[in-house]
Amino acid sequence: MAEMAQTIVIKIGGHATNQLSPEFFAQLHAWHDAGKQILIVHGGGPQISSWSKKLGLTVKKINGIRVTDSETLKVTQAVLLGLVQPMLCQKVTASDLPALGLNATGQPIIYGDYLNQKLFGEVGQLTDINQDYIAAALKTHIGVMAPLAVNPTGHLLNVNGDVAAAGIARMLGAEEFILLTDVPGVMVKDHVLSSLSKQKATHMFKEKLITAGMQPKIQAAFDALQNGVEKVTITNKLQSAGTTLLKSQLVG
Ligand SMILES: Nc1ncnc2c1ncn2[C@@H]1O[C@H](COP(=O)(O)OP(=O)(O)O)[C@@H](O)[C@H]1O
Ligand SMILES: CC(=O)N[C@@H](CCC(=O)OP(=O)(O)O)C(=O)O
Repeated sequence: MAEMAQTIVIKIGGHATNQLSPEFFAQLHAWHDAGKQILIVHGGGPQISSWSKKLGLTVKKINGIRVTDSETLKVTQAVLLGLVQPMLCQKVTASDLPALGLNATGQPIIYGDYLNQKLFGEVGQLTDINQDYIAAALKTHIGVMAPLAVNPTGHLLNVNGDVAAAGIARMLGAEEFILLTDVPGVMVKDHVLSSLSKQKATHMFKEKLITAGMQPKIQAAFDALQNGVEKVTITNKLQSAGTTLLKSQLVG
């Protein structure tokens, strides 16, 4: 793993991309001014679902992962690279920061392989990233990346944004990984958990207290922690503590 010091990876979910506050951009500026490298990995799940429905396609997810047939893959590509990514790049640029859209259509950036083609169709799991390309981009820009991977035969695969971002955070040796979503953290009823141990998460999974899109998020968080990332935050605002998951709290 080529360590890139001082890198912050922020995954922004599809709902959150539409709700970015002035405080969000102020925090990006503060990190940028402090010399941190910033990579945004964006989702767009609600937008993909909405466009799929408009086009008469069936929307199906299993454990928070979209079942992606070849038509849904086209919609995913069009929505992520045609709508969500340009909109985010424009917002970052409008806040006076240098944004660079990173996607799998030119130089491969994320490499993947089928997760389980029979079950999920055109869905990938991350196998590698183009370290040199990303490192060069982050030296000068805030990277804005879509979770689309390329497989060894050059075929595009849809990767869950949380899973992709966690793998990228791990491979970049990021110091911090933030999952910006539409809820203030991991919740039990109306209460936000300030921290979450592996044991507690296992219990919550068993009791079905973690469902839908929160499942890949928590799995992604632990994947990152188990592989070198020190701190993961799940929140809906960068200025709120949300739920913090620490490497030191992996056990217990
Ligand atoms: N225990 C939980 N705490 C918070 N959210 C949960 C929990 N279990 C399931 N969820 C659901 O997970 C959703 C967040 O995942 P998702 O919709 O995929 O967001 P994103 O687009 O940001 O990835 C929440 O809106 C909520 O409906
Ligand atoms: C395979 C898979 O599930 N891919 C996701 C990619 C986008 C995403 O993760 O968007 P959110 O972060 O908004 O959920 C999807 O198609 O919805």
